[in-house]
Amino acid sequence: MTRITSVALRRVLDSRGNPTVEADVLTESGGFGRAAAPSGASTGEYEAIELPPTEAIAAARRHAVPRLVDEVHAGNQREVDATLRAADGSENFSEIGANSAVAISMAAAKAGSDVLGAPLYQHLGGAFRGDNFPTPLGNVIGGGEHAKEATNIQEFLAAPVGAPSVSEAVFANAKVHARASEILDERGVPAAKGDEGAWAPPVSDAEAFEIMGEAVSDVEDELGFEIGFGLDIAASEMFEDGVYHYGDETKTTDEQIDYVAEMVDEYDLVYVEDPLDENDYEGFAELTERVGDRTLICGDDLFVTNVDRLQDGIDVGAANSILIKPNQIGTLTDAFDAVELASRNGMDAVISHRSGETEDATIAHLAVATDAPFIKTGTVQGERTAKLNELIRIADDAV
Ligand SMILES: O=C(O)[C@@H](CO)OP(=O)(O)O
Ligand SMILES: [Mg+2]
Repeated sequence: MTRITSVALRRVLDSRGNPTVEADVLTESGGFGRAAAPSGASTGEYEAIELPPTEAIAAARRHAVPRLVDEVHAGNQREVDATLRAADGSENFSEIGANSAVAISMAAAKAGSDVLGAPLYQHLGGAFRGDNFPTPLGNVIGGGEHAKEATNIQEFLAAPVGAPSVSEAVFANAKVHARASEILDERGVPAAKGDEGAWAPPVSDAEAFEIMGEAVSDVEDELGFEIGFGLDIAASEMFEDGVYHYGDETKTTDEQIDYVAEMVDEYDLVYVEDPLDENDYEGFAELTERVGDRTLICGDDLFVTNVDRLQDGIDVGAANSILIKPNQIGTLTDAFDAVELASRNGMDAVISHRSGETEDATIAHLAVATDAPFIKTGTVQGERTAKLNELIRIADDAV
């Protein structure tokens, strides 16, 4: 029933206006799945390779499509993804591109779920998936690689941990985003938006902490449930010549660890992603030892959704959570393997979008399927609301 009968690939636009790969998968009983690859700006050094879309499409048509069509079942995700790996033949999808691979992998999952008549989160999560819903981490203020002339820290993320439902959490983040805009106005600070729709004001990180703290506590008072906040420091992007660069100032590794630990305590941060460089397992371990009992220390560029890098981290106690981005590794199977390894070792897996996105909402299903505590997928803008609105629909459907 789910035997693949065709795989079509094309270039479509992403949210930055760049081309990306979209895949359509059809099965013999008429099942259909469509998915598109996202794309990062602050990419980790160890991510799978994203090829220029035209090249990725040509290579996938040559090597992967003939092995999939009439041979593989879309309902068998491991078979689909093993075929993509075999067709590519490299460690990091440098032959067909992780962009082609992830688009086909996700489109096949959707085609499989279409035939089986189960929603995607149910198809991927199975009958024994948990019944929790992820708290959306909403990007409210940011800079780094996502906006020029803004904060050094890449993302200040609202985290409505006390929200009674997904839908209330989603709307709470939108309110924090709106409140932050009012506070910026009151302070006379003009603010454009960065790639993910967060405000990108020309303020210091210290001022951004203040604004975020105020916005979060105002909305918390209004709505009556707990809203915390967190960060994606994306520290690899700041790390050069052995120190962290904050504009003209620098911090040594020890100073960076002290700074992050202080901020965790001062602002009760619930989540800190990539506080140190992607090669600094030791620094991650030291920070996790210091504050890991009260916040999530999450590895994004550190782990790149890769089980080998995650195992290295587990061995030394670096981080207590991992960010999962399917396109960092190339297939849904690889992403699920990383989630499983994390959870066997008592770590949380947080599902994430990329700064370059499309209307594809697969990650909303992935977060529910894997029982993730958080999903990071922005706050406003169509390519972000596509995931948030899908989450609301899933919550409606699942009750
Ligand atoms: O660093 C990150 O976590 C992501 C998403 O917010 O950014 P990018 O996709 O640019 O790597
Ligand atoms: Mg990150």
